Amino acid sequence: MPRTMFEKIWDTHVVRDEPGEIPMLYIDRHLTHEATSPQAFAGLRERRLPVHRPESVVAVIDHNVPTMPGRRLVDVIDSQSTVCIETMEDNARDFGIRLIGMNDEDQGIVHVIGPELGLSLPGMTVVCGDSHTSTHGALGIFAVGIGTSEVEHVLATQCLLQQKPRTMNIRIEGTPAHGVTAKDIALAVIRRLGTDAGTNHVIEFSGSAVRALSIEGRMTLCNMAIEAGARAGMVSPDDVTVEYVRGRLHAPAGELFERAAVQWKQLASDPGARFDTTYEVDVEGLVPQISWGTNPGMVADVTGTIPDPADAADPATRAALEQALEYMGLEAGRRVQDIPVDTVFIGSCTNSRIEDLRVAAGYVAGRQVAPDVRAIVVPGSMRVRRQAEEEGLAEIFRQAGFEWRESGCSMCIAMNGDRLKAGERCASTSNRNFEGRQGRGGRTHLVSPATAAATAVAGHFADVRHL
Ligand SMILES: CC(C)[C@H](C(=O)O)[C@@H](O)C(=O)O
Ligand code: SF4
Repeated sequence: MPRTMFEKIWDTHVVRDEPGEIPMLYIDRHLTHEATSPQAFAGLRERRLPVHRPESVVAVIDHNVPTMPGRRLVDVIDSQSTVCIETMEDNARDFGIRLIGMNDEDQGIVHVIGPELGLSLPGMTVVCGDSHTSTHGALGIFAVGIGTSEVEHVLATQCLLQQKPRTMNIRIEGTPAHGVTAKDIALAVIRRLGTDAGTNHVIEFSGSAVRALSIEGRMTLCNMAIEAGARAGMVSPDDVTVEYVRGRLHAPAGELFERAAVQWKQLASDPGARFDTTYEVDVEGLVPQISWGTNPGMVADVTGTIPDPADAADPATRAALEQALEYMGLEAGRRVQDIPVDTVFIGSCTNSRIEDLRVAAGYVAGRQVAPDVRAIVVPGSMRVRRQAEEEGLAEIFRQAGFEWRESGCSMCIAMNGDRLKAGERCASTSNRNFEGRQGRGGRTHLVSPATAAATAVAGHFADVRHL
């Protein structure tokens, strides 16, 4: 019987599936970071349990790190963050786990460095105590975010209790307009299907528009699957996947790689495989997308206007739209391109890979950030940072007036002191725009790196196609 990619990976990892019980899944790779692991390790200590397979676990420090160049532990913003960082260091040492620390040359956001270092490989099950673990699914991985008690369970047993998710195929067809990227596609999909469309599902993104994306673009899409409510996002492996993985630090090499590559491609969903739910999204001619509200489904065309709550289908939606407009300090009918911004943030596990920085730098080159706009670039990893420096991208950003930072989650979540002030408006390449996400009272607009760059230069939302 034809199977989906998800079913193939599930079938090779399920270790126990008895009627009336929650299935138990073997976990190949466990990534962990300082924000969600302290209680898990404390639990192991309390029960005097070792980590079952330490070599499968990699710890990284990303959420609380300062991003100022030359950062040191004394630069960490608050004592709570310092405790998180030091606790991660202690736990890694005490439990025999590899740590990629704050000043490690491979440091970066966990979802950027997993694929980048070949720690996450096609066909694996990957977990991390972090919702955007879905990002790794772009390589054909069942990658799922877990809670802290599950982190403890996986550390102790290498297994995860997981209700089998339903499968969803989102077929994306068509060719978007020039300058329109995976981020715009992701926003368009959530705008169209809603923020809970994926509930209890693992989404496979397929179709010609997905095939045309680089792995970086596919990661952006899978990253945002969580914002569509899904448990995970995936893309079937193909030649693009194989070439992305080839030569990565922890990927297999030589003959072993060639043999693995054959198997990875066989993971692709079989023709005729049945999904529980199927959607088709047409992105032919799609224009750049911008979130205007307080969830990632409240999205408008860059060429459009802010929607009018009066047009809402029901009173509840109307109230939600009104509240979002109020928080965002916007009025219905206002032209998107007339809205000025205070801050531009290029970073986060959604859009801080080398391809993102190349695209953004392409729009910035030879131009200047508008007066009164604070613009920062926070590369997703120190490897991305070094590569961007070698390619001259860092210099382009600096000359244009961007701050060029070290790697971390930074203003995506504002846990490290990089944050908006109340009332500030930000064009951000991150994935979440709920109230206060980038700092209390801050106003977040989710955009692509291209739109962020064009907006930094214009000082208001700008259409990359007319820069
Ligand atoms: C801190 C962590 C629990 C959180 C997540 O799970 O996603 C963070 O990474 C986020 O993006 O909100
Ligand atoms: S960059 Fe943002 S979304 Fe990604 S893991 Fe960090 S805080 Fe979460």
